[in-house]
Amino acid sequence: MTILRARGVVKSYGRTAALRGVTIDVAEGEILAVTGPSGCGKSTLLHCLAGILRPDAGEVTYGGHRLDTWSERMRSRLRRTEFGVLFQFGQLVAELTAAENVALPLLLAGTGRREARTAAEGWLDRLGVADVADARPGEMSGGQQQRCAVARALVTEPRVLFADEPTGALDSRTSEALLGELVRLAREQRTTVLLVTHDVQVAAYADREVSLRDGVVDASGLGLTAAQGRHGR
Ligand SMILES: Nc1ncnc2c1ncn2[C@@H]1O[C@H](COP(=O)(O)OP(=O)(O)OP(=O)(O)O)[C@@H](O)[C@H]1O
Repeated sequence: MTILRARGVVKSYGRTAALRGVTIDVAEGEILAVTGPSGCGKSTLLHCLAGILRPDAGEVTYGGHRLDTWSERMRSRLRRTEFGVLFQFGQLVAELTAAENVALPLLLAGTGRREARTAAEGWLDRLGVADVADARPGEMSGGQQQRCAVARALVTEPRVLFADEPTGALDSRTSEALLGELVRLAREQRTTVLLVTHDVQVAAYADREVSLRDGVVDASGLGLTAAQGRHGR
């Protein structure tokens, strides 16, 4: 079943055309890599699909609903309740501890303090970083910070996780370990994952790969091999 769909999505920033008519379907539960060279529009597509940006033309549907016509208030509510987001730099709140950071999305969604704290500790444990629960981001390694960011993105058990170069700031060994965990947890929960990356090693963790070039889907077949690697279903 298709959970997310972009149809002829166009988006420009002033005179820069970032997306020039992108059509893709994302199936429920799939891990889809969006790849392509720097500046081809990957992040812009992710932002349009996540309801962060509104396309200039075309349609974005989530579960059959036209997301692009919703108000910012409704889209932001959807992001809080159904979506998880993960960026290259975890964007943890510097003043909060790891456990407080992970609990934050639950508190915003109205979960009680104690329950949120317990869930946060559980997720830190699943990501192998329970020992830094009371540390602040400045006291953690880059890998630990990104594991906390993954815990924070998954704590609400989102239906879709949007990950933009999630391991871009990590060395290759740390990155492999983290991606392995991320994919395992996503599969366990049947979370759909949209993984934006320019790195073929990262794309190899996906079930399928869609390549962009100059704001359109690259139909040349280039880059279609990486996702057929050993990490697929
Ligand atoms: N906020 C912005 N204002 C102006 N131009 C932008 C903005 N964001 C992106 N662009 C431009 O839109 C185009 C697509 O950018 P986008 O970030 O979507 O590409 P990308 O494939 O994710 O790149 P990268 O891999 O380098 O992150 C680029 O030409 C970029 O310079």
